Amino acid sequence: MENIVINTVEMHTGGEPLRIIKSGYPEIVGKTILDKRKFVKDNLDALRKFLIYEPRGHYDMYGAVQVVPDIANADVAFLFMHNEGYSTMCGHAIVALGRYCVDNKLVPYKEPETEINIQCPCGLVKAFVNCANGLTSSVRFRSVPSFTVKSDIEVSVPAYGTLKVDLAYGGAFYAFLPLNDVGLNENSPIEQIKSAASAIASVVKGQEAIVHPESADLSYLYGVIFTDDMTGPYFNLTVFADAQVDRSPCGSGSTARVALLYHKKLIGLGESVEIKNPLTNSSFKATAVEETHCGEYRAVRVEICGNANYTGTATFTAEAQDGLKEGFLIA
Ligand SMILES: O=C([O-])C1=[NH+]CCC1
Repeated sequence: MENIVINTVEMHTGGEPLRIIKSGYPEIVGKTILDKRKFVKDNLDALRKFLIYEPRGHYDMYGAVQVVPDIANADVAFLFMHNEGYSTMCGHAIVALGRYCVDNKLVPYKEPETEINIQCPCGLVKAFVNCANGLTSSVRFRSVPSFTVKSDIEVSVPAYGTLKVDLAYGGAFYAFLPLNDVGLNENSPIEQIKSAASAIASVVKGQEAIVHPESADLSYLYGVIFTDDMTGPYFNLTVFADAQVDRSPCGSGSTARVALLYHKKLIGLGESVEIKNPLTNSSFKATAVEETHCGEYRAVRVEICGNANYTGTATFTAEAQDGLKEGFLIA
């Protein structure tokens, strides 16, 4: 660890951080991006902790590292990391990476929009970066086919009673339910919101088979999204990984939310909704674009549009005598 020098570019999307590794990471090998995701998990996880954990990061830090794409029509590829491991999709990261890739000339700059095909563990995501006068601004992306697995699933959660959740996929699987169904609201202490999410996630994981038609590596519940009363104004309060709280409306969660709204006929093709995060008031515009399929699921292609900003750059190192050089987390 002590010979590590990692340079990063720091951004945020709607308040959710993204630590983009610009240089200093060892080579990440693997035939496919899911193999690469397994490689970093098995061989380089100390570096995830070094960057995500304190004192360099914090409990809710999020990161991305570039890898070589393994599909022909991808311009770039990224792995995503958080306080528990490596995710399959991250929409807030795509919004930030869209600007990062254009600004760092990973793709040719083109006005009024630069298109970037970004390979993620869940598949290919097509991003469009708003470009004018040599500058980048908002980013919209079209995610992988998204679908509702099941709605109105009855779960019995200790301390919260019998609840109903909806299960949907937007590059990652989420369980959705109104925040006030657990007797909380957006002003409740965040620890109470996190505790409720963890209790619900534990029951859903034990009760429901989470299976993606394409890969076992995608088949797991990534988080719980607390919502408005489902009729709008729409908000997502996402608790994911190890009780990490998304400060943005959650791009993959908003994608899954639109799949759910489409399934419930609360939104039609071509229609958009604004989805906010009630803690930061940041928002994404989410649009149901076209119907598609994923395995046996009727799916929808969703477009998310948002804004990311740079917050700085960093060079992270460790000294041999530092007893905490590998990082730590205080929850
Ligand atoms: O935007 C996104 O999809 C996410 N942000 C953090 C967890 C997933």
